[in-house]
Amino acid sequence: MSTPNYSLYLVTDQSMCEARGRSVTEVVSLAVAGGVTCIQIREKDGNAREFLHQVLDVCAIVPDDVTVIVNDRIDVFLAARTLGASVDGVHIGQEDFPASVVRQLIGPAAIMGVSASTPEEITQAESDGADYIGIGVVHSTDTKLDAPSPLGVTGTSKAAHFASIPAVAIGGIKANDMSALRAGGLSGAAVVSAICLAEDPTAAAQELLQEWSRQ
Ligand SMILES: Cc1ncc(COP(=O)(O)OP(=O)(O)O)c(N)n1
Ligand SMILES: Cc1nc(C(=O)O)sc1CCOP(=O)(O)O
Ligand SMILES: [Mg+2]
Repeated sequence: MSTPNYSLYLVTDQSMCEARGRSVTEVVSLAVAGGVTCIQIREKDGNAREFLHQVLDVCAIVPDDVTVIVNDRIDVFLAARTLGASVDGVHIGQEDFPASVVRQLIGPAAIMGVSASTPEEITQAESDGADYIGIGVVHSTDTKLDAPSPLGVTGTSKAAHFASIPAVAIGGIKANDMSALRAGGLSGAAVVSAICLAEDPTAAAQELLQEWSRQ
């Protein structure tokens, strides 16, 4: 596993991909061509076996220098690893299994991302062994029904400064937020609809990355 780069972090959504007539794997492939550096497979509806196959399919087409993370499902991560997939870690939130338990289940080398937006959550995530935190939402979003209140770019950057591990922003992020998030101390920006719903996921990823790199 190469050192993770969270700069442009795609979180997948099968129904959005299908709304554009594509599979998750097709969108991942197009987004990787546009420069996505990290991919989280997030599937709230399918069964465990479908989710496992989605993870295996994505791992099979993603280059080694792109990090692959499984949302929520520790069992799916462990099953994919057992089958030899090059899956790198998991992302869990405040209502998922406790991070300290997840760290023991996945071992010391796997990546563990934890959603944490308050100083208390960030301190706890770090002491539980998180490798990075996800902070959100930056802007309101229709993608996550139970999303918390928006922090804005300024609030997100403030929260990121509490962290001594990399912080990834999420929620309603578009290309015009990227440069301010980077300047605000974020290590990356995670997007769902900006790529999964894009007419051209490669061009969308390229634009997001270009804005991230803008001085
Ligand atoms: C990078 C990143 N940050 C935050 C989240 C949200 O995780 P969680 O709070 O567990 O919510 P669900 O995604 O499980 O609905 C994330 N997935 N990725
Ligand atoms: C999966 C997820 N988690 C969030 C959080 O704040 O924890 S917001 C979110 C969805 C982000 O989707 P979009 O880029 O389409 O707004
Ligand atoms: Mg979760």
